Amino acid sequence: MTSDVGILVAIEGIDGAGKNTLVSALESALDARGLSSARRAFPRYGTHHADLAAGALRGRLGPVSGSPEAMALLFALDRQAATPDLLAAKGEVDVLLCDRYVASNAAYSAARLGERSFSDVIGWIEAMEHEEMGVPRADGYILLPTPVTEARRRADARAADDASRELDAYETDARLQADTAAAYERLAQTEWTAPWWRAELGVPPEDAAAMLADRIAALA
Ligand SMILES: Nc1ncnc2c1ncn2[C@@H]1O[C@H](COP(=O)(O)OP(=O)(O)O)[C@@H](O)[C@H]1O
Ligand SMILES: Cc1cn([C@H]2C[C@H](O)[C@@H](COP(=O)(O)OP(=O)(O)O)O2)c(=O)[nH]c1=O
Repeated sequence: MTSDVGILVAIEGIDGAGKNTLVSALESALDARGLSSARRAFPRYGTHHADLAAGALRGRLGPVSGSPEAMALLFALDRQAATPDLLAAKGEVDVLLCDRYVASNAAYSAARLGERSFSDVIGWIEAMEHEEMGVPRADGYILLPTPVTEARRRADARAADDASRELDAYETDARLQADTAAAYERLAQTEWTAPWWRAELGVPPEDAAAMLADRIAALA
C-alpha cells in the first residue's frame, strides 16, 4: 500500500457490456501486483432506494417509472446512503472497484433526457451527487465500449440461463442502450469528473484487466 487511503475505480458500460466479469478479472490482476481490493456494485439491490428504483424499472411505481429525474434521484440516494461504507472501504484497501457508479446516472439520465442539453444533465448529476449529497468522486473510470448488439446478445443469454435475471425496461430498450452508449463516449472523451480509460474489446477479460491494472497501479 503506497498511500493511506485507497482509490475508487468505477467500471461502466451498458447492460451486458461485461462489467461484472471485468471487475472479477481486475481483482485477480490487482492481487497479482500486490494491491488489495474490495468490490461494490450499484444499484445495491436489497436496500430501500435501490429496490424502489428496481420496482420503477419494472413499471411498478406508476409515474416514477416514466420520470428520468425521479429515477436518477433514487439511484443517487442509494449512493448517498452507501457513502459511509464506501469511505470505510477506501480506508481498508488499495483499490475499491465499483460495478457502476455516478457516471451510470450521468449516462442513463443524459440518454433519457435527450431533449435537454447534455452538459446541463451531467452538470445536474455532478452537483446533486458530488456537491450536495457528498458522494465521493471516483479516482478513475473504466469504460467497456461493447457494441449494443453484442451487449444485448450477452444479456439475453444471461437471462435465459438465470430466471432471476429477467431483463428490465432499460435493458430491452435498444434505442436507450444506443443513446446511453453514445453518452458514455462523450463522458469518456471529456474525462467527466475523473480520468477515463477504455477497456480493450475483443481480448479475453483477463488480458484487458492486466493492461488496466497497470494503469490503476500507477495511480494507487
Ligand atoms: N469479454 C467477454 N467476452 C465474451 N463474453 C463476455 C465477456 N465479458 C462478459 N461476458 C459474458 O457476457 C455476459 C454479461 O457479462 P456481465 O459481466 O454480467 O455484464 P454486465 O455486468 O456489464 O451486465 C455474461 O454472461 C458474461 O459471462
Ligand atoms: C447505478 C445506476 C444504474 N442505472 C441504471 C442502469 C441499469 O440499466 C439499471 C439497473 O442496473 P444494473 O447494473 O443493470 O442492474 P442488474 O445487475 O440488475 O442488471 O439502472 C442508472 O440509471 N443510474 C445509476 O446510478
